[in-house]
Amino acid sequence: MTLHLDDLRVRHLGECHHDSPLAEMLAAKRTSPHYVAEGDRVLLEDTVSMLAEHGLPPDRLPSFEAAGPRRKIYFDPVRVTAGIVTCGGLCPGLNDVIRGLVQELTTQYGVERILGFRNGLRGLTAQHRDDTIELTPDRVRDIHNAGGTILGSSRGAQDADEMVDSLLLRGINVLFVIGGDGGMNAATHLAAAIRARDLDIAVIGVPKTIDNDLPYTDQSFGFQSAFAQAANFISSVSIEAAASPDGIGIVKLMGRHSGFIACYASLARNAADIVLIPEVPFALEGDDGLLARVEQHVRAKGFVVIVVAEGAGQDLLAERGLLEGDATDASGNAKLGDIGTLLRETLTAHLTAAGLAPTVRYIDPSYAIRSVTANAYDSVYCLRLAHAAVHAAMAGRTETAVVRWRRRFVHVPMPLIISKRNQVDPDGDLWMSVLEATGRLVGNPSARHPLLVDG
Ligand SMILES: Nc1ncnc2c1ncn2[C@@H]1O[C@H](COP(=O)(O)OP(=O)(O)O)[C@@H](O)[C@H]1O
Ligand SMILES: O=P(O)(O)OC[C@H]1O[C@](O)(COP(=O)(O)O)[C@@H](O)[C@@H]1O
Ligand SMILES: [Mg+2]
Repeated sequence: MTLHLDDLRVRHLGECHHDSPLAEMLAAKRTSPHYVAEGDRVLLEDTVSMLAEHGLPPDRLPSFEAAGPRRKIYFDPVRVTAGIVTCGGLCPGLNDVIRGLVQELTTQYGVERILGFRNGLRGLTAQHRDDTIELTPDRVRDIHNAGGTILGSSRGAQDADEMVDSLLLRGINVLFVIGGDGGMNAATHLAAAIRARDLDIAVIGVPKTIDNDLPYTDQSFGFQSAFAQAANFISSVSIEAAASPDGIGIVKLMGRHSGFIACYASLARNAADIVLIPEVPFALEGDDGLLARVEQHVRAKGFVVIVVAEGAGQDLLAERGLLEGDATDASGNAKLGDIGTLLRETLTAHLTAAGLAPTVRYIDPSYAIRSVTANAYDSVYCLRLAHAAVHAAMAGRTETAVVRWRRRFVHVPMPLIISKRNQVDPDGDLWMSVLEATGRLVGNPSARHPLLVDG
């Protein structure tokens, strides 16, 4: 899909008439290599060939509005009541974002009332809307020292109009939704319901996902902390596998439809022999199949380390009747079959039948990779996203997500951020790095699984 400048424009609640408390500091600011001034824009694409293809003057090229403080703002800060909600699966840095929002709203803008809705969007239903947490700088001072979210989170559907009623009843003017694709979808519906009732409430999204499956953001916050933790399990399993005769080490990592965690964690340790992700199908049987390749590896090297994303090989589970049909969770996300156990069982059987005596070490760290605290890099990232989110809200942007795009902080219209899924491109340079690292680059690129082609 080719995007045009108009597709990238964000919605405003109206004209900005109030002086920002930051106006004086901003007065002399101009665009530089390190700052994008208010009114300037950040290009969607970044190669000469992609830009040339448009044949447009620079100011007509597809570009995002720069995030950051404005000299004039829409809301009078003393009249603002802000709401914060965290939704979906946990992600390192959620508490950092909450803390950053509260600190920025209070110290820079003087907002006096901030409410945290509990347990995700469930907290915005009629039944739970009164059970909020008053968020103050004191309350959030130390929350970044713990993983998870002090507000709680949940999956499951809510009615958009009922949530709008909650915002009205609690006097919320700006709502910050920290969520993944589901949360951004819900926030988009919520913003549409607000618009349909012509209400003056801003909805700002802060995209969250350890899977890194949201588009138009370089990498989502918490992703780095999660894959760093995942990498530790790869080290453990490779030590175990290397110390066992005919050792097989398998680590299954989260990643429902996108294999970014598996790729990055594997590259971080450079110890994996085989990486399996949802985006690249593979066969078990046959000369190029996984079983044969693992056997070759074990015979040649003595052990093998396999990193598998939980969403990989779902077709193989379906063929074997090991999937629950079209099962979904409360939010409508696909319920996955257990590829790790299938690998463990089929590899054990195959290698035993081939006369080897495999020792299989299988680790499924599951929630252990996403419940950790944010590392220092992610903490900085979360804080800066929080700053951008507060500036966007105070300037009356709505139905807008704040993201980092090509290292700049920008505003992305929410409908765009839910328009597609970010996945590892089998033709992209990340997957090429994985193939290089696992020594599988040479071969027939059209093979069903390039990892399993002779290299
Ligand atoms: N398509 C959708 N429309 C409206 N709400 C949605 C949609 N998808 C998910 N939601 C809601 O958003 C919340 C978070 O979604 P979920 O998929 O669980 O997590 P995440 O935000 O991490 O992707 C849930 O309460 C869910 O019901
Ligand atoms: O928390 P649950 O419902 O067990 O879900 C686990 C899923 O959550 C994730 O960690 C992230 O999913 P979301 O970004 O949709 O929250 C996936 O990697 C994993 O499949
Ligand atoms: Mg999701």
